[in-house]
Amino acid sequence: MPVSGKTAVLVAGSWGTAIASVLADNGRDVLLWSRNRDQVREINEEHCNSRFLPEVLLSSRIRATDSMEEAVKDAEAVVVVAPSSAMRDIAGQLKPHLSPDSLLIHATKGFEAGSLKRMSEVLAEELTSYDSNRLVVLSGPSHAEEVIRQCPTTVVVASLDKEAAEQAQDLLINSYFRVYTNPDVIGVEVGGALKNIIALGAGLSDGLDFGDNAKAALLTRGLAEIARLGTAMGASPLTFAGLAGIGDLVVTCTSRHSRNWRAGSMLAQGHSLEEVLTRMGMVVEGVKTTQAAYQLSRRYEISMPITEQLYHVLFDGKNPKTAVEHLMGRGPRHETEEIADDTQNGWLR
Ligand SMILES: NC(=O)c1ccc[n+]([C@@H]2O[C@H](COP(=O)([O-])OP(=O)(O)OC[C@H]3O[C@@H](n4cnc5c(N)ncnc54)[C@H](O)[C@@H]3O)[C@@H](O)[C@H]2O)c1
Ligand SMILES: O=P(O)(O)OC[C@H](O)CO
Repeated sequence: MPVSGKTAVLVAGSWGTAIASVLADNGRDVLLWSRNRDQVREINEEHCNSRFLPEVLLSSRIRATDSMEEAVKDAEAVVVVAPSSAMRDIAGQLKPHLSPDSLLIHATKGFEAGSLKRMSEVLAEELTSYDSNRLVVLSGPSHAEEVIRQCPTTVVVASLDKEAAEQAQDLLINSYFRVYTNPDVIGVEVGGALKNIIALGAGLSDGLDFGDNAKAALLTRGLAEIARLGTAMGASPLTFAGLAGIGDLVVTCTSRHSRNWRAGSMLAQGHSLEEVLTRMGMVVEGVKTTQAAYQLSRRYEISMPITEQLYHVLFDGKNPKTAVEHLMGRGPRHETEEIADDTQNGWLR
């Protein structure tokens, strides 16, 4: 059954506001939840969200509230667009108000620090009376700054439940926002989270003027790392050839809108990590994700050399040039040796 009634979006950051705009353009009345009263007032009275998407006039179909109950009560669809660090807290606030019949979508790209859980795992743990099989993940190459201008964008919605994925597709799809479905929740979440690590590396590489060859190498070998860890965690390798894999990797490593790329290029200019994060003033998921992926690579015994070097640059003060020397000086390898298996033909077998 298509979703026809009220929709709620939590929270009113860049991506949440852009998703609310897509829903409003699709004729839905949207309640956008924010903990910030000034932001709520600005959205309701001036129809803008000046901190995250300046100079954009929002649809009058979008109304904001700082009451979780008001936002979520009787909503047929709830879209959670929180930073990964806030997901558990927000899920806890959502729990008493969420109807088991609502369609629940999350669009967050990251892991929970410490537990290393995927966002759908965190939601499933907190929302115990919600059928976690019906959870939908939204991901893919999509910068808020372009979606809000109605630039042609393609994304993917993943759910174990085909009907839930199709409901989400129907809810969000329009002439500038094309939505594909995919059953691979793990792959879509892992691809969306891990590309941010490589984007930080791409920003560093560009900031140090390492050139286009280096960036192409980072993207390609980065994708190999993403696919290796993702498949070890249970994802389908095909997902990484899609929108949540290579698609998102390309946009985040090349777009001027990418916060992760910008953070990497600021690090290359010599700013400290703390300084970079303060100056950005928006969530840079790649930093915590580098730590999580480094720990996951050890848990699953997966080789992730780019992630490992970036971890040392971010958290141990390693010089990025030395990190590149270590990457380039690794022993000779066959390009696909880590994914070689019995199905492969030829001399590698
Ligand atoms: N910006 C994009 O273009 C984009 C696109 C796709 C996916 N995403 C993903 O969406 C997620 C959110 O990113 P964003 O770009 O919207 O971030 P943002 O920095 O623009 O906004 C984050 C918002 O979350 C709020 N917040 C933080 N902690 C909170 C808490 N504990 N309770 C309530 N509110 C809290 C902040 O006040 C802020 O309004 C990230 O995982 C990001 O990777 C972003
Ligand atoms: O701006 P970034 O680097 O957080 O990336 C945002 C989106 O994930 C791009 O799809």
